[in-house]
Parts: sequence; structure tokens; C-alpha cells
Amino acid sequence: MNVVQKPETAAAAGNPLKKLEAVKQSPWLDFIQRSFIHDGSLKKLVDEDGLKGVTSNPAIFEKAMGHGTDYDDQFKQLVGGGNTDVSTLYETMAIEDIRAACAVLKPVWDATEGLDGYVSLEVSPYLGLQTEPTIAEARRLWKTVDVSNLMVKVPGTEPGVPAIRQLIADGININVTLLFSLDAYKAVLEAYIAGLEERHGKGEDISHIASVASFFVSRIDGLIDKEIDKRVAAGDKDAETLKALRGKVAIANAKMAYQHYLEVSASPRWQTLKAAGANPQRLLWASTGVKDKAYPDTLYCDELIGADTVNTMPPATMDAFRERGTVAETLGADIEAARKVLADADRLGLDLNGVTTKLVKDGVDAFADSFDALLGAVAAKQTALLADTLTKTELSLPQDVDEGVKASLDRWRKDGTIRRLWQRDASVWTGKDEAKWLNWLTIVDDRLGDIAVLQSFQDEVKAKGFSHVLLLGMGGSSLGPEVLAETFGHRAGFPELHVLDSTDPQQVASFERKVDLANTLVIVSSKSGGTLEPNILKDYFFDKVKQAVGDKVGSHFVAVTDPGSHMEEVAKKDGFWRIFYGDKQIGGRFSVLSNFGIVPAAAMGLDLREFLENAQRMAKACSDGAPPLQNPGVILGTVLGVSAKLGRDKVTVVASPAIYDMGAWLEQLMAESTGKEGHGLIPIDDETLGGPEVYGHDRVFAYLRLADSPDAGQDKAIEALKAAKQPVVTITLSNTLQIAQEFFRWELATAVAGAIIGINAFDQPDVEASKVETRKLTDAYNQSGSLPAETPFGTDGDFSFFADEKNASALGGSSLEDVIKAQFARIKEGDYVALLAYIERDDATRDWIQKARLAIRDGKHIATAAEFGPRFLHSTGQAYKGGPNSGVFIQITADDAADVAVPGAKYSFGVVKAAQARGDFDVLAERGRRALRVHIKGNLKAGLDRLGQAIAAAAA
Ligand SMILES: O=P(O)(O)OC[C@H]1O[C@](O)(CO)[C@@H](O)[C@@H]1O
Ligand SMILES: O=C[C@H](O)[C@H](O)COP(=O)(O)O
Repeated sequence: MNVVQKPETAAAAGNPLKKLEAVKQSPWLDFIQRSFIHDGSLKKLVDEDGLKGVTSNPAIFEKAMGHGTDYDDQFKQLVGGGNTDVSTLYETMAIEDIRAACAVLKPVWDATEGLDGYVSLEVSPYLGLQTEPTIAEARRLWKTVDVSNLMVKVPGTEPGVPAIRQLIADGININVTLLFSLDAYKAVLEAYIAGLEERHGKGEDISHIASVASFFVSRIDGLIDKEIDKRVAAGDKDAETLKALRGKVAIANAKMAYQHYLEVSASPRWQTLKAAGANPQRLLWASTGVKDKAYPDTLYCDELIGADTVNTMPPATMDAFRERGTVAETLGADIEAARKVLADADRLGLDLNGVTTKLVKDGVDAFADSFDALLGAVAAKQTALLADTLTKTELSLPQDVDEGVKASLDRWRKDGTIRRLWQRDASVWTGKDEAKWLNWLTIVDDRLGDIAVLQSFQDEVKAKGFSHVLLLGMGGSSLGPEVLAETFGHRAGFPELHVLDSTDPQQVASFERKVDLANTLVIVSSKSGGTLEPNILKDYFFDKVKQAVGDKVGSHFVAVTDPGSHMEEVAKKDGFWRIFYGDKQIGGRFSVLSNFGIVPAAAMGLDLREFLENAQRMAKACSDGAPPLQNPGVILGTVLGVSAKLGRDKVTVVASPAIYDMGAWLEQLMAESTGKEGHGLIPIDDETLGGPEVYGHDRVFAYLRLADSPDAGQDKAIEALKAAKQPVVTITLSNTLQIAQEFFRWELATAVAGAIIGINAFDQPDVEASKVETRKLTDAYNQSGSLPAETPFGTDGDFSFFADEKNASALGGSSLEDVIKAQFARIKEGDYVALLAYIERDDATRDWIQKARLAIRDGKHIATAAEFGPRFLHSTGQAYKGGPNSGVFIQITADDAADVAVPGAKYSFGVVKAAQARGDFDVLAERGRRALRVHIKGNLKAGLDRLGQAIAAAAA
């Protein structure tokens, strides 16, 4: 802007801007920019041009902040000063500008005794159509900016009107924006008067309140002229009259608004308020920069000059008016001609009402779009400044997924869905009870708030000198801690964390051997407190530790559980050392950043602040203000959700070796959250990458790559997959601690994917079903001393085959090889095979299952899952039963070489495990899944060897 263009000459010739004062019109500037305030340009306008106010809007801030380098210093300072979200970054910088501009305009405010000298700041354009949130936001901005010459800008939409009334009654200066129609203006002026009357009625001062009604001009001509041009080009019979209306309708409309203002000002009702000290709500001509270059650039200034009005001019218009504006009282002149323009327009069907209605909606949308662009630019700068302190996302997507993702992200942007998600609006999902399950969104800040307690627990654990921590729990209560144990290992000076999530007797016994019971801290972890496994594991280890340490056994036990649970009762009764509580509004699989993850993290000696601040950095990056296109959680969730809808529902997780166990946690998160009602993501974890030829079109790959120790083989295989146009999301972590960031990001991503898939991401109905079946079986055992008899549909040496009737008849066959072959013959394209092994999970069995699944994957070119029971029941089990019916299951059970008794119960761990396998199978069968159970008697290793060979042969 050429703000100081020959000011002396202009002044000498009678600067039109200055001359406006004589006709009581105030020129305001429709522009803000930091450098423009700081380099004295704004002050110069005040001093030399008689500038009397400043307006801003989201589009203006987008131009100022979204481009250039003006804000970079403060950006760096804010980003470096701690974890911040995008909205706070924007607002902090915007408010600084507004305050600085207010300071420049303050002398005008003083000199005009509060008539002029205002700077306007608009409420979030996202609120344009909501009354109560607009009131709250305007009050908040008024309080935060805290300067008397601020005007808060509120849209004069239908829902905005009651907000305006209330805010005026509150005593807040309001600039009403987005006024296009006479009717809307009338409603706003009425709201202003009613607000003043309310305040006055309460005996409160009204003399300090200022307000303007921003009536938009050029945008009206923009639309009307377009229609005129269209009709003229189409040879309309009224072409000449239509052409004569070009560039006239907006001004005529504004003149009518001014007439209404004059009428109301003369009314006794207004005179009463005036006598009480009220200031009029002046009309402010907005949108006064000409958009059609055919018009004189001073058109919407010259033609709208009248007493007690404001014209807010964009810089170029102000320059033009200074140079060649004509100051004459035009606003009240030629009123009849203006009426005729409007009557002609109406007669010719130019539909001013339709145009103004559309402009309000477009205006709200356009400011929201600008705000999206602004926050997007702020987010992009923030991400760049955070560099590798924030994990990075890179997408390599085939065309159909790419297009779907872009369309979905834009839909989320336009619909404000990420804001609705953060506002806990259940209709983002299915409108059921989702709002009750969203405290994971804010749990990181909550835990940081409680960090002193957690740190002192950590200090005490260290001081007590435990050698081991043994965590007992399932699913969400164990998988997060397991990731911590596997990723961070044994920390010097702290006990080593082990996580036991099995009822397999051998596995229970192995863990007992791994720890020094007399020197072990046991964490019993169960949200509900009622889950069978942690309860019987607690009974077992309580007994064992008691044998080792006697009566002080309780001092070796800590519970993590939700308030009021059965486990809390047990912990109190048994004198546990500590009880840490979960948050009842967080489900198990979303609980890793709550005490369920943080308490074991403390016990094993992680730096809790560093860990939580990492998670917080990602939570801020995923905040409601971060537009979908820049929001790491929304981006990932969109890729997963859109891919699933395109048939790519096998989310294949690949992770660098040092963080390999993230996949186990991710399996539960994705499967339990989305695998229901026949839909969902099927996580495929730990399936060693193959060449592109072994994959079908049902995959999406998520590669968690640790930048400081990547695996060259994985890198190479991923590049080949990208080249083969498989969808790949690469997430780069610069250090292991950043898994905390990924915990949060994947939680949000899963919630987003669930919304796209269209399910309630926070229940797990089908897990409950197998728990019910298991309970029936253990109850039967308690009564009769044995599990109900069952008959195999075939046997082969040490192998017996079980299935329900339907599956059995499809499988037939009597040799192991035939049965497996028959099961594999049922595989169709896009299916997955899951091996569900209810055996000890150790290095040897993990190696075995891995070989078996790879043989299937490479032979059949389908996705495979390799799972151990009962742990997967609390994880992928939900999706196997509730998700798409594309699973082909082989359940593997075996005679236990040695069983382990559960203290105080009739059943043993072996019986529980057998009941769990049968309960699981019954539900799979009942859901019409293709399922086969192979039971191995005698030597497990020999049995697994033969089964492995049969699988490899059948898959080949
Ligand atoms: O923490 P709890 O209540 O013992 O539950 C363990 C797991 O069982 C489930 O409720 C069902 O599998 C999971 O959602 C949960 O993480
Ligand atoms: O308050 C000012 C308005 O936001 C502005 O004048 C709109 O102008 P435009 O129509 O040129 O965007």
C-alpha cells in the first residue's frame, strides 16, 4: 500500500480522506499487518489522513499471517516455549497485533470520546451459526484482549442476532459483520437497541458502548452484475434496462439501510436511550473495494458518504480515495432514484433477497475457508519449526486412495468434523454413547497436572530397590505397558518390567521363574476390575509372593483400576501398597497415556515428563484448530478409513525392530475399535515384509520407521511396495521416546477411521460374547469338575479336529493334511487367515507361528494374522468376530504338559485357557466364520512341526 503517497500534496489539495470529517464520516482501514503497525505506517494514516479505525477479518489475517515472514520471530519464540496448539499460536499473534493497533488508535478514541478509534477482531468464523458459542467466544476475546477501544466482530446471521443483543447488554463493543440485506440490518439494529434497553433497565451505564453495523456493498454488485451479464449475453429482452442497473443495486440497497437508520434515530424509543447517553450504532460500509475493474475504484466511497457513518477501506481503495475521491453527501441524496433501481431490479427478477441470503452463507463459508487456510499455514510453519521433535508423516498412495483421502479431508474441513470430535459430539460416529468415552483426548494434560504424585511414586519404587515389576493384565491394561517394556528395556537403577497376559499354565510358570518374587513389585492392572485373567493371576501371585515375603505381601502390590471396581475392593482388602485410578471415561485400548501406561512407566524408570510432553506435542498437533490437511491424526485416520472403504482393510503394520511391539498395541486399538457390525480394520502385525507380488489389493501399509536405527530390509521392501503402487503411510520417529506421540496420534486416527467407517469406535460388543461363553464353561466346570464333553469331527494320530456342524461338514477329511487343505480351499481373494494359538508364547512358538503364517501369505497371497490366546481375545478377537466375514481361522490348542492351580478355585489355569478357546470358537462359529480347531495331544513341539508342514504344503 502506498500509504504515504505525497501526503503534503494531498493535504494541500484538500485530502478527501481528511475532508470526510466535515461530513461526519469516519474512514477506517480494512487491513492489518504486523510490519505495517510496527514501521509507523498505521500511525501515519492516523496523523496524516485522519484515519479513525481499523477492521480485520479472517481473510485479512490469512493474508497477513499466512504469508511472508512478519510473524516468524514470535512464531519461533512461541513454538520454542513449549507445546502449543495452532489456534493458540494464531490467537496469541493476532491479539498482539490487535493490541498494538489499538494503542495506535487510542488517541483517536480519546479525542472522539469513544466515538471512533476502534480496532475490530472477529470471533472464530467457525461459530457463525451458533448463538451460545458466539456469546462465549466474544466474551472471552473481550476479556483476553482487554482494551477499551476493541470491537468484537460478530456475524449478523440469524443465530448471531440474539448473541449481539446479549453482548451489547453485557457492555461489549460490537462490530456486526456480514450484513447484506435490509431485513438483517433491521434485526441487528433492533438487537442493539434491545440490548441497550436491557442494560439501561438494570441501571447500568450505556454511554461507553460503541457499535457499528457492517453493511457489505461490493459483493452484492458482484453477484447481481454477474446475473445481469448472463442475461444480457443470452439476449434478454430487457437487456438495456438490465445493463443500466450494473453497479447500482448495492449502493441503492445501502441507501435504504441508511434511511432506516435515520428513521430509527428519530424514533422516541431511540431518543430515550440517547438521553441516557447511548451512542448510535453507526452504519459501516464494508466490502468497499471495487471488484469490477470497469468501475471507478472510489465508487463505493464516493457514493456512500453521509453523516454518522463509517467506511472501512482496503488499502488500495484508501489510496485511490486519497488521490481522487470526491467528498459530497451522496448517501441521503437521490433516494427516489435508488428506490427505482431496486424496484427495477425486482421487476426484472434480479432477486436481491436470494442474492443477500446466498451472500450471508457464502460469507460465513468464505471466512471459515480463510481461517482454515490461515490455521493451515500456521500449522505448517509450526511443523517446520518443530522439525524432528514431532514425528513425520509421508503418504504414498495409489490414485483411488489418494483421491478418496483428499475428498474426505476436505469434507472434514468443510464440515468442521475435527472440531466436532474435540467437542465430543457423538454424531461424529453413530450418535450413541461415544461422548462418554473421550477423556483420552485430554488425559495427557491431566497426567502432566498430576506428575508430582507419579514422580514421587517413581522415587519410592527406586528407593525400595525392587529387582522386577510384574504387571498382570489383559488387552488395554497390558499391551501399552508391554510396548514400554519391549522398547525401553531395563533402566539402570530401576526394576525390570515384565508383562504377563496369559492363562497358559506354562507361560504363568515361566514368568514366575523370570522374576525374583521376594523382590518383585506386582502391578495388577484392570480397568473394570472384573476381568477373569488379572483376577486369577493376582490370586496366584499374591499367594506366591506371600510365600516369599510373608505378611508384608500387600506392600509388593499396586493396583491400577477404575474407581469403584472390584479390583479396588480387593486391593483395599489385601492392603496393597498403592491404588492408582483410571479414568472411567477412557476405554481400555485408549488408556495407555492414563495411569494404565504411566504407572508402569514410572515403576520402570522412564522420564515421565519427557514421555508425557512428547505425547502432548502430538496432542497439540492433532488439536481441534489444526485443519484436517495438517492434522497428523486426522490424516492417518483418513487414510485408514478411506482405504477400508475401498476394500483395503488389512492395515499392515511394519515397525523398526527397536519399536516392533507397537504393532501389538495397535492391533487392539484398531481391531476392537473398528471391527464391528461387519466392518472394520483388520490389523496385520509383525508379518515380515515380502515382495510386492505376495500382496493383493486389500492392504494399506503403515510403516513406523525409527530414524536412528532403521532396518535396511524394511526400507527396501517398503520402497518396492511404493513403486508397486501399494498405499503406504510412513511415519518417522526420530527416537524411541516418540512412541508416546504415536500413542496419541493413533488413538485419534482410530477414532477418525471409525467415524469414516461409520461405527461406534468405543464399544466392543463381540468380545463380551466370548467372555459370556467362557463363563458358561467355567461355571459348568465348577459344578461338575470337568468341561462339557466335546466330540472331534476327525482325528489323525495326536491331532483331533473340532468344529461346529456347518464348518465340520465343509471340512470333512480325516488326515491333518486334508483338513488343513480343505480349510485353505475356502480362502477367497481379499480374505485373511488367522492362526489362533492357545499355547505358551515364547521365542520358539513365535518363531513357529511366524514361519507358518509366511508360508500361507507367500503361497496364497493373502494377509495373515498370527495370534496367541487368550491374549488376542482382548485385542483382535473383536474384529475376528464382529468385523467383516473375511477371516479363515485355524485355532490351535494343545494338552498342557503341566497345569497350574488357581488358588481358591476349582478350575486351574489350564481349564480356564481351554474354556476360553472353546468360548472363542463357539462365537466364531455362531457368527458364521470359517473356523477349524486343531488340538494337539502329546509332545507340543512334534505336533507343531507336523502342523507347520501341513500348513506349508496346503498353502503351496
Ligand atoms: O482392563 P480390563 O477391564 O481388565 O479389561 C482388559 C481388556 O478387556 C477388554 O475389555 C475386552 O477385551 C478390553 O477392551 C480391555 O482392554
Ligand atoms: O469489515 C470488513 C469486511 O470484512 C470487509 O470489508 C469485507 O470486504 P470484502 O468483501 O472485500 O472481502
